[in-house]
Amino acid sequence: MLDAKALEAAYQVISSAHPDQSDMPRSVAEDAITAYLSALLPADVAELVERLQAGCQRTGEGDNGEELYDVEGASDDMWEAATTLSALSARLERAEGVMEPNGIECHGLDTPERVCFYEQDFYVLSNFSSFEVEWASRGHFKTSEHLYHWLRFATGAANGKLGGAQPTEAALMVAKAVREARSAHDAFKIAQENKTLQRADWNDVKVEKMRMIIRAKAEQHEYVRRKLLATGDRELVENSWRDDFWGWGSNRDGKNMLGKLWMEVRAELRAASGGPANV
Ligand SMILES: Nc1nc(O)c(N)c(N[C@@H]2O[C@H](COP(=O)(O)O)[C@@H](O)[C@H]2O)n1
Repeated sequence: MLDAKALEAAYQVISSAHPDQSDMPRSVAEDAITAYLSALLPADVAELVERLQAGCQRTGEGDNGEELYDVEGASDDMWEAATTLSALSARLERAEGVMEPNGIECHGLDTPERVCFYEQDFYVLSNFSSFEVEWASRGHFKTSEHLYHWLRFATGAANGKLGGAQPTEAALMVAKAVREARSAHDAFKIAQENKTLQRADWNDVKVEKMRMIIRAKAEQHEYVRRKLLATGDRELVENSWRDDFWGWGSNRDGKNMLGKLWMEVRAELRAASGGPANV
């Protein structure tokens, strides 16, 4: 059986080779990939690697960073397996981020010469996506990211004074700058630069605040609700290689708190519409 990383790599290779299949549900694609690779490979991946190490000498690296083997004497199935495996591992490295010799970090399909951009299908689940959120009597915020960071400075006990329920003047000024920030990225940056002024209990309350924010975002936007429900029972992951609290981080073993909260909200929406509520 393929592990999650190999499966992810296989998924990327095959979906880029077959863009016409991009609407295929992930679980169906994964089953197809597993079946495809089991048919192609003579053994499971671990055994294959062993055979490659024993039977083929690695002779260097191709133009695109793929591993090259001296496969003289290797059987056809081994040759095919080696090619597939090296394509998969090259793709996997790129998904995780490759530091090129010239210092350019490349992710996914990016190369030092090309940057690929376009919103991914479920971009609505990112706090940086452009969906306004209304917050009770406090009015509209440009994105959920603006609101999240605004709450950090505009409410509760601030500046290390746990007893004081009111934010300081300085914290309120940061909150104003966050709110007026012209992009989610700017709001995020202002918050990072002023962390010392955030409410003292922020780490204790931030997950609950985020839960309420994304719930409001889903309630207020039919498109967000539709996309969220369209994920079915699939696991939701904030694919951030730099944040292992809200996302799954660089080793893909982080807390993925944002993904977990979205799965909770999805279950709530399903339960409200009378469907099964599995998280
Ligand atoms: N899309 C996106 N781009 C980034 O650069 C990000 N850091 C994130 N992550 C979001 O950042 C917020 C985390 O803030 P704190 O670490 O709590 O200060 C949170 O909204 C993440 O989802 N996303």
